[in-house]
This record gives sequence, structure tokens and C-alpha cells, in this order.
Amino acid sequence: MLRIAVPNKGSLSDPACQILAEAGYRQRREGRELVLVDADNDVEFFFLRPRDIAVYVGSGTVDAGITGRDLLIDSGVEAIEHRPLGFARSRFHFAAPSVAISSVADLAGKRIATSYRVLVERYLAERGVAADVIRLDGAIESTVQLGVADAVADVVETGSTLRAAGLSTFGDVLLESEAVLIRPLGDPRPGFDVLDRRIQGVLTAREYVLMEYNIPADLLERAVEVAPGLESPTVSPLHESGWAAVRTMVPRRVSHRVMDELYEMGARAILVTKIHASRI
Ligand SMILES: Nc1ncnc2c1ncn2[C@@H]1O[C@H](COP(=O)(O)OP(=O)(O)OP(=O)(O)O)[C@@H](O)[C@H]1O
Ligand SMILES: O=P(O)(O)OC[C@H]1O[C@H](OP(=O)(O)OP(=O)(O)O)[C@H](O)[C@@H]1O
Ligand SMILES: [Mg+2]
Repeated sequence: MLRIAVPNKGSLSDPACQILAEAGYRQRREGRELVLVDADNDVEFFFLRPRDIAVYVGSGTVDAGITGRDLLIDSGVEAIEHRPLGFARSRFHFAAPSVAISSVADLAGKRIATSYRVLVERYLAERGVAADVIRLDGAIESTVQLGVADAVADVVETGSTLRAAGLSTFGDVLLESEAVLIRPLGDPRPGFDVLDRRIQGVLTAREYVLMEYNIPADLLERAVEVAPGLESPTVSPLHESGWAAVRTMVPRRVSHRVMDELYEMGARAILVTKIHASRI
């Protein structure tokens, strides 16, 4: 039975459960279970603290896990980032009151509060900056106002928490993070490929729509260039001679532009449907 670690709290938890549910797995009903066996799919889910997941995966205690790229790196554990999952996207930044500190060099000798000590210390060491890193669990943005730090290093999504605290980012983005599917070093465990294919199927179903349209046969090649699909569109003859019916996958975010282009070219009866599941 494949053992999978799933975040039990925080920004990763709900979208991780959602993706697994869409991939056909049983998920928590009461939201309090610590372990859930999905015998039909031969998997067992362990609901763990997001920060601990990399540790369990790195040691091989579980065969796969969902966590954040930043949490994986900060754990210092060696595990394989197998697949990005497209949610819990964030950037990791330094920030401070803009009058006081405006470059990484200015951090020398200063106190920096963060929940990501390993990540920050590694970054500073690579640049030869010696600073005092203070590790705290959360609400990092408040530490400057409270007088326990001169600057912070934290996760930024919209930037509203930083602004509310009167802090401005400076320097480069230390890391771009998102949720990732991770696994232990070495060959994947039996059953991992099925999990991965199911998750990939959900991501594809979210990213693409199915587009169907009719087009005069002499315009087919041009139309296929506009919407080439993942591999190659399906083309069938229409009953009316000189026309073809085409079925192809199109990235959701460009689907309206593609429909406009196809219509202007001469395509008609353009229909778009949501993909519920896929195996590519
Ligand atoms: N506001 C946010 N927007 C997007 N991603 C976020 C946000 N906050 C944290 N993350 C990401 O979520 C992952 C988990 O972080 P963390 O466990 O700290 O979650 P959290 O939402 O901050 O929960 P907690 O309330 O336990 O602090 C990390 O990879 C982090 O980059
Ligand atoms: O850029 P924003 O959209 O404002 O989001 C970033 C904030 O969200 C997270 O905090 P969270 O709500 O998890 O609280 P925490 O600091 O207690 O972890 C993160 O640690 C930042 O503080
Ligand atoms: Mg947090």
C-alpha cells in the first residue's frame, strides 16, 4: 500500500485534499482523521504538519508527500521534487522599513526574523553576509514593530501583510515556491506512478478544455496551426462534403482568443467543454 503524506493545516491543506479527491481518492470527511486508508486504490494517507512532510519523505517513512518547495528546501532533507502542483504559489523575500535597510549588504550585523532559517542562512552565507537569524513560527511581519528584529524574510503572495506592517521588500526573490509532489531518493515505490499519473491527469484537466468545431476542409491546416492540441487533433469528415469536424485540447486561458481566431477564419459550431479527468 502506497503511503502518502498530506498537509493537515495551512495554505496547502485544502487544495492538496481537493487535488487528491479529483484524482479519485477518498478524502477526510470530518477533517480530523490522522490516517485514512483508501483500500480500493491501495493507498494510505497520513495527515501531517506541512513542515514535517519533507522529513517523513526524506527518511522513506512515507512513499510520497505534498508540501511546499520552500518547506522542502528549508527542511535540509534530501528528497526528489517530482512534480510542481500549481497551487500555494509564493515568493520568498527580505523586507524591512525602507528607510532603514534597502539591500542584502545592509543586513550585515542585523537581526532577521523568519520561519525559514535554513533557507535564509544558506542565502546569506553564499553572499558572505553575517547576520543574526531569529527563527519564529509565524506572524513574522510583526517582529520589526515589536522590536525583536530589524528585517524579516518571509513568504509573500499579494504583499498585503507586508504593506500592513509598513515593510518593503528589497533584494532579489530568494525563492519562487509552490506546492510540489515529493518522493524519497531512489526508484519510485510500486504504485507511485499511478498516483503521479492521476495527479498529472487532474492538472491537465484543470489547464485544458476540449474544443470542437467544424471547418471547410481547405482551411483545416491553418486551423490546426491555431489550435494544435497536445499531440494532434482528431479530424473527422462531416456529412456535408468539403467540411471537417475537429476535436482538440486548448489551454483554458487562451480558449476565447482561439475561438475568436477560428471563427474569423471560417470555423463554425465551436464548442468548448470542461475536461473532468484525463490520463495523458
Ligand atoms: N499567503 C500565502 N499564499 C500562498 N502560499 C502561501 C501563503 N502562505 C504560505 N504559503 C505557502 O504555503 C506553504 C505552507 O506554509 P505554512 O505551513 O506556513 O502555511 P500557512 O498557510 O502559513 O499555515 P500556518 O497557519 O500553519 O502558518 C508554504 O509552501 C508557503 O510558501
Ligand atoms: O502576501 P500576502 O498575501 O499578505 O500573504 C503572505 C502572508 O501569508 C502567510 O501568513 P499566514 O496567513 O500563513 O500567517 P502566519 O504568518 O501566522 O503563518 C505568510 O507567512 C505571509 O505572512
Ligand atoms: Mg504561515
